[in-house]
Amino acid sequence: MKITTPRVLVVDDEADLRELLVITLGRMKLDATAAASLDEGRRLLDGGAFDLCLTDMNLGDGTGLDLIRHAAARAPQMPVAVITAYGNMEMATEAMKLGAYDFIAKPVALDRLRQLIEDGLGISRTGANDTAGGEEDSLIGQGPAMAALKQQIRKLARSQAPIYISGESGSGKERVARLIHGLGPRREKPFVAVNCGAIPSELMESEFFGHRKGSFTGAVEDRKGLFREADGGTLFLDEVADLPLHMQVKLLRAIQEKTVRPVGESREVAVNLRILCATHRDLGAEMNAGRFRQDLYYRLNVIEAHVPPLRERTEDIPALVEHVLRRLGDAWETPPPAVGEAAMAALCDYDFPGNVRELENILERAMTLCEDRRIEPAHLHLPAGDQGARPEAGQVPGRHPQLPLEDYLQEIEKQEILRALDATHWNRTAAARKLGMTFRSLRYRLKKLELDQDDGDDDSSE
Ligand SMILES: Nc1ncnc2c1ncn2[C@@H]1O[C@H](COP(=O)(O)OP(=O)(O)OP(=O)(O)O)[C@@H](O)[C@H]1O
Repeated sequence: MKITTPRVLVVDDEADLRELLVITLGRMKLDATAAASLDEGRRLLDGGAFDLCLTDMNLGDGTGLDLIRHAAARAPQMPVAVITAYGNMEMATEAMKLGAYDFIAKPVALDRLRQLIEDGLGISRTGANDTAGGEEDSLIGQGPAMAALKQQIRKLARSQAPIYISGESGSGKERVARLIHGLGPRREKPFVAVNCGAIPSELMESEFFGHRKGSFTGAVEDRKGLFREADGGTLFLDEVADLPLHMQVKLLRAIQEKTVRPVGESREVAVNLRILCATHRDLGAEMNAGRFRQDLYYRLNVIEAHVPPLRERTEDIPALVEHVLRRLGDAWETPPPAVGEAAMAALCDYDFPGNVRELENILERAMTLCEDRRIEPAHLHLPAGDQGARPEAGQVPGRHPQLPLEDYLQEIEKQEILRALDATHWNRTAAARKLGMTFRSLRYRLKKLELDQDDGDDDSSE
């Protein structure tokens, strides 16, 4: 088999830097071609197929941004990285918005440069088999909103830029993050998701950056921490707005320096990962209110991908219903039930404040309640009367005549508890407060309803 040497185009009007880049590429056994101006860079791009392009931002007769635009039109599959003046985040951000996969700041550190080149060639290689094995099917929805989102995801997957995924609770933000990872060059490496709201503040540093055995009471063995677990891959920071301010500073530092220092350790450890983040809150508003650091906001929010709420893409509901029922059928080892026309119409009319997660809950319950493997409107327990309206607090859906009162009451209890847990991101203390009950009482009910997730040592004697 003939292995061709990857071709890299270097565009820089500074002779010294150009030479450094060419030498580095040569040492990496790559075939480097250099251009000293935007015009020459454009001409070379038009004339030959390159696997990668590194361009300076200042090119004398234009900017690196002009070259990225040109490359996007002529060689859309070719990854481009930019070299920026130190501290010029604005330019770097602009370049990534236009499609550059990453940037490096001057003075150019050789380790970082090599990493940048390797990442770019990785993108080039994975780009060659663009159909990426059915991964995209994991995001159900063919309507215009989802089609546009999927197209954006395909582009974003190639880049290394941090992405802020916005959208309501349960709309599919984590699924989108997984797809961005799964379609990108890091897909063979770990995808690590963390719910920032679920980690106690005092444990956060060690959870993120790891610790050394004995560095604090309770540190009985070394711990790698999430950053190092995700090394080479993607770290997904869910509910990033819940990070306390002191942790935001440390996170910013880790992202900027691409290093972490485990608790109790004196040396820094290099990490190479892509950061994706999400929150159901308005991150801009959190920043304006002083709860989210501005510098971290701009660092994470280079590009935004918005997941629309389910009520704005009702055309996707039938496909989602089919997908969820098939999945439940597989899990329960029974054929999935059919959905009657009226039930489907009721679902398409409902506004789903809890989005796809709520649809899953509704269908799971309906599948338990339905008879002869057919789901009818009564099994859905949607708010009676105005199907399009959001259920008012305290409004109870009617009991299906065949459902025993005990089961009905238990179902209401379960839904109310799940709603409170969803709203508080499974913070049980906050959920108990919301429900007007003690923590112990909530714990007891969770156990009774088999909703407890991790309470091995639970004391249910209430
Ligand atoms: N387009 C979709 N296709 C298939 N399943 C989906 C889709 N969107 C969401 N889901 C499913 O809905 C549930 C909620 O999705 P996910 O956890 O990604 O939402 P989220 O926006 O991250 O929620 P939260 O804000 O609460 O963290 C998951 O079980 C997920 O698999």
